[in-house]
Amino acid sequence: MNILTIHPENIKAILATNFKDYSLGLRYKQFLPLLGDGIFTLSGSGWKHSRAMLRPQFSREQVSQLESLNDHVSTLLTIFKEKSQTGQYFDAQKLFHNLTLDTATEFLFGESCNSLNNESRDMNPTAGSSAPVSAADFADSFNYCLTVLALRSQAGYFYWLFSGRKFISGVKTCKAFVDYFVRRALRTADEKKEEGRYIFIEELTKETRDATIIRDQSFNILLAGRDTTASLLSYITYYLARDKRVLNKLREVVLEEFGTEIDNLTFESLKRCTYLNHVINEVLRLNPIVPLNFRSAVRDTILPVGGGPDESQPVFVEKGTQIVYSVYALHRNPKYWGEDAEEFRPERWSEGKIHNWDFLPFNGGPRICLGQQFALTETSYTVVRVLQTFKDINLAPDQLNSKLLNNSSLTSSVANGVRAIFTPA
Ligand code: HEM
Repeated sequence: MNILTIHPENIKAILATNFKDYSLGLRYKQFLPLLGDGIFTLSGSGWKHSRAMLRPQFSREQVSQLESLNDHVSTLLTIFKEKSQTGQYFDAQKLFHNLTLDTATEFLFGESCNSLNNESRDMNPTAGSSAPVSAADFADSFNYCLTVLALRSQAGYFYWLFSGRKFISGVKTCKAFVDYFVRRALRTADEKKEEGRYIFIEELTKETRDATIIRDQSFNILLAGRDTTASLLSYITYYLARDKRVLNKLREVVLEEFGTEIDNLTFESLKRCTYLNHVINEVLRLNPIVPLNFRSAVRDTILPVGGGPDESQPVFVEKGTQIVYSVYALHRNPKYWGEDAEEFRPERWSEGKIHNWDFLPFNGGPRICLGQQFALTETSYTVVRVLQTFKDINLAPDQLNSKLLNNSSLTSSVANGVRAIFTPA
């Protein structure tokens, strides 16, 4: 049986107050071929262990190092400029995916795959007779595999119907790509490392030398780090291109607070930039990157509201029931967001209303997103640099004149990309 809810009290119960009454249900089996055992698929002690191991990666000290972002974002801006000069609309979303793959591989694996510079570099050069795997191959296979995982997730118990040769071969390509970093980490496991820098994959080699365990754990984090932030950057670009009032206001704020240099850009100064944070929140509200989520009851329990004639009484939840909660619907509910809930209006965030369990782009409770600060820092930094460099963003006319279409796989993204031209300042 399924229960669908968008009530903040119920979501709070599932994710926090009654956390122990729920598991990820069938997710483990549905995602197993691609993700194996990792933070996204495990529950119980396996999940706790994965989370504890990952936490130091996201300490404030690690997340606030912006130097490594600098080079990758500079490369992105150069490509934006060159492509815009041709006068042809190009897909910025695809390039944001390259950016986040480059920054995530550097942050988590200690070496960037630099796909913005060279998408066809062989990332599998020491794998003997197996075929070369480039970042471009990885991206294609990964995108396909995620679509299949989303179908497996929606199919419930019938997840096994969605597999096939292309999926199996895609999984192989994805694993070969991550194996490059695993082999590198194992090769250098006994060497002395740079003090003060925590690299996830290197820490894993201190716990185990089992390549499959290291690969699965690493792959789970790569899944978290690439698509989510790339989608957020794409939605922000889309909304700014469509709403020149907000674009111009944000650009003014950026130039006033940061000028045109990068020296003033720090973790703290980005956090202090209120209007920038409001724009990001508003985009995450209208287009949460994980729009739909599920939990499964591991024992008989209750949801606090939804029962009785006026729906204010608790609801009995039998063990085995799947609870589906739609963050997308919650974020657009006029009860919490007012009659203009469907409108893009960043100013609503300065009206003093407190939002807790009615705003959940990063989930909540013990399984709240570990990468939230990293993602928000990367997003803010990139948006500021884009606005320092370009004074306008124009969408391709067909995209400008039609409604926003979402591509929903495990995460949501702008369907058909964000086709735009950027005008240099
Ligand atoms: C805009 C960007 C991001 C958004 C909107 C986002 C959102 C989320 C959401 C909704 C979840 C909960 C998934 C679930 O339990 O079903 C989650 C979990 C997680 N996220 Fe993020 N995320 C983002 C970026 C990142 C980044 C960049 C990383 C790491 C590099 C990351 C690491 C994680 C991890 C490790 C978890 C699993 C936490 C756990 O189960 O204990 N996220 N994220």
